[in-house]
Amino acid sequence: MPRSAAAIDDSKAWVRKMIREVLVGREDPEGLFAMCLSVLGPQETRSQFLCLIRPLAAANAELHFRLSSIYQEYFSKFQTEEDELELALALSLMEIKDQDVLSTQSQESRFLQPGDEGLKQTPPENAVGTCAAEAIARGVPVMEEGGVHQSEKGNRVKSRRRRHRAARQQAVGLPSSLSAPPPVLLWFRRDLRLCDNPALSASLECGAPVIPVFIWSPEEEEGPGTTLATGGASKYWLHQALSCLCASLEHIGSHLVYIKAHGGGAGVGSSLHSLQELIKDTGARTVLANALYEPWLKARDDAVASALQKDGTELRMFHSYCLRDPYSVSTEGVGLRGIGSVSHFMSCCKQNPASVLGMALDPPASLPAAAQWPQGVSLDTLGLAQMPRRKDGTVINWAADIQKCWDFSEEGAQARLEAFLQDGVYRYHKESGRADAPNTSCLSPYLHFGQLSPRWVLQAAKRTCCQTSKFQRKLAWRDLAYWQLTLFPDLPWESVRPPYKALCWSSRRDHLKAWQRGRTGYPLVDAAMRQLWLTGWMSNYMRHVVASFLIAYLHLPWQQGYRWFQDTLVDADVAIDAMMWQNGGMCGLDHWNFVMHPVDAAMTCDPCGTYVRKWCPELADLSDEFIHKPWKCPISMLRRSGVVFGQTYPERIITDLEERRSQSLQDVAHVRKEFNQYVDKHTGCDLVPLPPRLLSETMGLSQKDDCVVLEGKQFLLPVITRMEFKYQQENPDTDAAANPYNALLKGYVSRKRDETIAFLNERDFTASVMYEAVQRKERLESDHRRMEGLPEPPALRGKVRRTPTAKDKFSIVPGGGAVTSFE
Ligand SMILES: Cc1cc2nc3c(=O)[nH]c(=O)nc-3n(C[C@H](O)[C@H](O)[C@H](O)COP(=O)(O)OP(=O)(O)OC[C@H]3O[C@@H](n4cnc5c(N)ncnc54)[C@H](O)[C@@H]3O)c2cc1C
Repeated sequence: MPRSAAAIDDSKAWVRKMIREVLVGREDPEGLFAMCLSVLGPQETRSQFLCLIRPLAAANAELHFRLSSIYQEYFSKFQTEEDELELALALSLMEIKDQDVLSTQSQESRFLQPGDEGLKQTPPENAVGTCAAEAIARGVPVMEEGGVHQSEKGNRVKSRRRRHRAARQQAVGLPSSLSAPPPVLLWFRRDLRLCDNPALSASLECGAPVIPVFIWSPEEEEGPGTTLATGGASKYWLHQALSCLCASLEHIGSHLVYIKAHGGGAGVGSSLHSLQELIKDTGARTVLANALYEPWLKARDDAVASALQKDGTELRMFHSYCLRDPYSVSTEGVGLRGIGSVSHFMSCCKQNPASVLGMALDPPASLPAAAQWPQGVSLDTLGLAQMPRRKDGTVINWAADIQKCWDFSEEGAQARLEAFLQDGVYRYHKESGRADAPNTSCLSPYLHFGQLSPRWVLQAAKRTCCQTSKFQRKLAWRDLAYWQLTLFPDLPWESVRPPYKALCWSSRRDHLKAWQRGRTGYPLVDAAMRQLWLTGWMSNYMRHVVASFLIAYLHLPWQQGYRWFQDTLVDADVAIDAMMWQNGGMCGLDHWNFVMHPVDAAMTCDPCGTYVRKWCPELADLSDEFIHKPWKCPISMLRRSGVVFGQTYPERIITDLEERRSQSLQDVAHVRKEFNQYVDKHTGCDLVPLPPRLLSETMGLSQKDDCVVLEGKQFLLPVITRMEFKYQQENPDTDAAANPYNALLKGYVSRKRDETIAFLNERDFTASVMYEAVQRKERLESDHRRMEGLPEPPALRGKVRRTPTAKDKFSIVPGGGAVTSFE
């Protein structure tokens, strides 16, 4: 019975849907053709199939070719002479249409067509301008107006004719000399985005189908020491980000293949093995990826590149994870003085510029899909977001709040950036330390997983009309961390300054647990640790507060803090986390010249207690005066606020803050004395063994750079050292409070100033408010300078000084004197 026009339309719509399934790899071309036959019937298929697949000629020529071949092969079996004529007619009609498509396409695109060796490809509309810019940057001949060289256009038409001739030959049983180009593998790692992705853009220029893959190999991520590279929260983020990336790829006609690495020997999954299998399955000859800079991942990638090269496959790496490739940073012309500070790093980058940053790349509008997709596993099989189960079988969804707080997609990242640049950035310069207001960008997890490129963020920040230099400097901090990791590959587990390995750390597990769970009895610390646990994030200022508390007051080793952060932060980043914890733990290249007080720090970041009330709701009814120090609150008031220590809110786990700070200082003085070969006799600065990567540079510089110290055969590098430590070593019995270089940051209100304000309040309200405002501004500026590593303004006479005058012997900076040689 003849079918109605509506039924035929429905069937055609269904076939189009199936074509999309083939494009994303969920159906294969043979399956599609078989389904067409059964849905449309042989006659309808014969007359309609070529029309239905015609749009593919432009979008995915290889798949189009494949489907045409299947069609020809099938109907050639039933050919009469008349049929053959009809087929020839259908093919030549198709050729004419294809040439039309080609001529339009040549106006739009200068990409290779799959199947046309050496020619340009499918038209990702947005990528056109970008690729032209890239071509200019790389010295590729620029295309004529209209996008295609005439000779190329001619070649393309010829090539297309060749292909159709081959198809006809195939249809009448003659051998075909034409083979489709092998696909390229696009190896996604921490670059889970479509925007400004150099490897992705380069894959489009290969003129072949692209197979995006993600290989999960946790052992390789981990490296040689205890890095905890992918803790629970970041694995959860990764799971969500991969799912979002896969959806974005499907939107542009592609798909993400998940592979769980295996076959590396001794039960260790290896990316190389997985790639080799993928290459065998797909016939790919090129693998493209964006570089990672952890030394062990770079070594892995180098090994993969040479092994693949032996098999005739090229691994091409692109730079985009940092603004500056850390392996290209040189200290030449700057020297080593001040190494570890962001200012020194920026001087090195300025003095030795690398390749031009270039403009950010637009996302592609489409990605040529493979005709056949390799076998992957489901995202769940990677086991990134597995939740533990209780004995009764119910799931413990510890990530429920993380899920509520974040949008894990690339669009979410872009939206967050936009929102920050329209609002928070205006307060960032002065008020980024506030914990109670969204004044920072919250972009760290997106930058970590490469859902935003730093170049994209930097260029967006530069376009805003307000002052963004402080924010831009943060991106330099990020690069600095990666540079330090390349210099000291054991940064995540080994103290950089040798004497500090011998510090006498506490082993109180109950203290560690209380800190981790946000149950120390110090509301500011507890609020931050609970925010971390629930949302996977806390602000930079709060990270300093909790790190100071762990190290200077609980005397717990910095590695414990690093590991907890790695497990709980959604932005856990081996390089940044290790650099910051080493600095906080007093043993990094640039140890902090400040210690945060667990109560007074609140005056800057949470003056009204809003932050503490949010994360410690059991304290919400306390007045502003006591919210940060409930132990000072009168019992009657505590009762009214429903606070019972040890029941509703924990007792303080330590109470002798001053004593503990003094003890910490004395410990440092002790190890510096014991290992005095690592203390420069002239400057009093700590000495650090020169990392091998800097040694060769220094050998070249040694004639001019008086910074390096030679001890026996070991080269030692003087590094920035807290003046408080230098003084303490010469005066070992001094209390922390009596040390003239006391590094404690008290927030903006000290006890003395409380009294002054109270006194002035009685006399003159206006004066007190003005006084308070001026003092607050001074304090904030000074705090900022310290945290940013900027020099302090000259100190006033008669006050406690942390920055000495030129006459002060502790003012001698690393490398300030002559070369010292220890025999
Ligand atoms: C003890 C400690 C541990 C830390 N661990 C991490 C970590 O594992 N991962 C991480 O991304 N950051 C870490 N930081 C740095 C910083 O706290 C976070 O990058 C920042 O809080 C993220 O919030 P944001 O995106 O709003 O930052 P913004 O202030 O808006 O800064 C923008 C971006 O600059 C980078 N950045 C900011 N501060 C630093 C810094 N000090 N060092 C290097 N890069 C920086 C981040 O990529 C950040 O997203 C740590 C800081 C401390 C004190």
